[in-house]
Amino acid sequence: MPTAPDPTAPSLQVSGLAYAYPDGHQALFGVDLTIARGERVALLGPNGAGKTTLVLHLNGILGGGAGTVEVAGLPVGKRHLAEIRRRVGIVFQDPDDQLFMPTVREDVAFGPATAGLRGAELEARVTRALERVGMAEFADRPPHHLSFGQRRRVAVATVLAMEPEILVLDEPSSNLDPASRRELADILRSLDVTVLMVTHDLPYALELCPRSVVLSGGVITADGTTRELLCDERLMREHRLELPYGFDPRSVPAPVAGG
Ligand SMILES: Nc1ncnc2c1ncn2[C@@H]1O[C@H](COP(=O)(O)OP(=O)(O)OP(=O)(O)O)[C@@H](O)[C@H]1O
Repeated sequence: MPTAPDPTAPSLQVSGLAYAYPDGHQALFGVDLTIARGERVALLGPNGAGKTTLVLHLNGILGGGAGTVEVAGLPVGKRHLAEIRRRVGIVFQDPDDQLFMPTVREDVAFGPATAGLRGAELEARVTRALERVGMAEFADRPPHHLSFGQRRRVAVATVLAMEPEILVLDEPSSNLDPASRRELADILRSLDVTVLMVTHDLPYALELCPRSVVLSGGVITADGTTRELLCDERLMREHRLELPYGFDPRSVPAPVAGG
């Protein structure tokens, strides 16, 4: 039986998370991070900062270090792994890592069907997820016949079909042309779900996420409004964060939660 999420608990609560890989390399040194329900947060930081290591702890792919991770009140660990994987929807950078069925519809149905959904309920779930990403008309197409941007949207739909507590996106804007990039931003803004987005695309973080967190050397070194952080020249320099030439973060309207 799935455990009901605790509506009073934050979507994500990471406390004192430390982790060393089996070869002894310490990647995280006591990370604390709380994300409230409905927030959109960007996770920023230079290469090798520990962002992927942190994300892989959110649904229990990695574990065994110190500290705790809770998703809507449920501790991430072996005991609740199936429920945790339903609650934490990770959209990987390469959509081909998550699309493997003959049609888009079957790919989106795979997760909920594995969780036991059947018949009209399953169909409705798939249709709703595809509509939310504007891909309903592609339901019967093979995923490998779609463009990269379309495949990324389907990958988002496969995760939304699980009705996750938190949507985690790894570099969602990578390899998208400007129109697809904007369309995906519109889709993400329209979703009524907590979002954690790992990105090196700082303008995209500013456009989408009211809040950003900087992870550097396995610790969180800054946590504030995205605009505030991107305007902090010293912080940016110290953590190898660079805005595109000529980009002024003050020129973009600050994003607001839920819009
Ligand atoms: N399987 C592994 N075994 C040992 N060390 C690893 C392993 N995977 C990652 N690391 C190391 O852990 C540190 C954090 O890596 P991680 O991939 O989490 O960084 P990241 O912030 O996601 O980087 P990027 O922006 O380049 O994707 C790095 O020093 C990396 O070399």
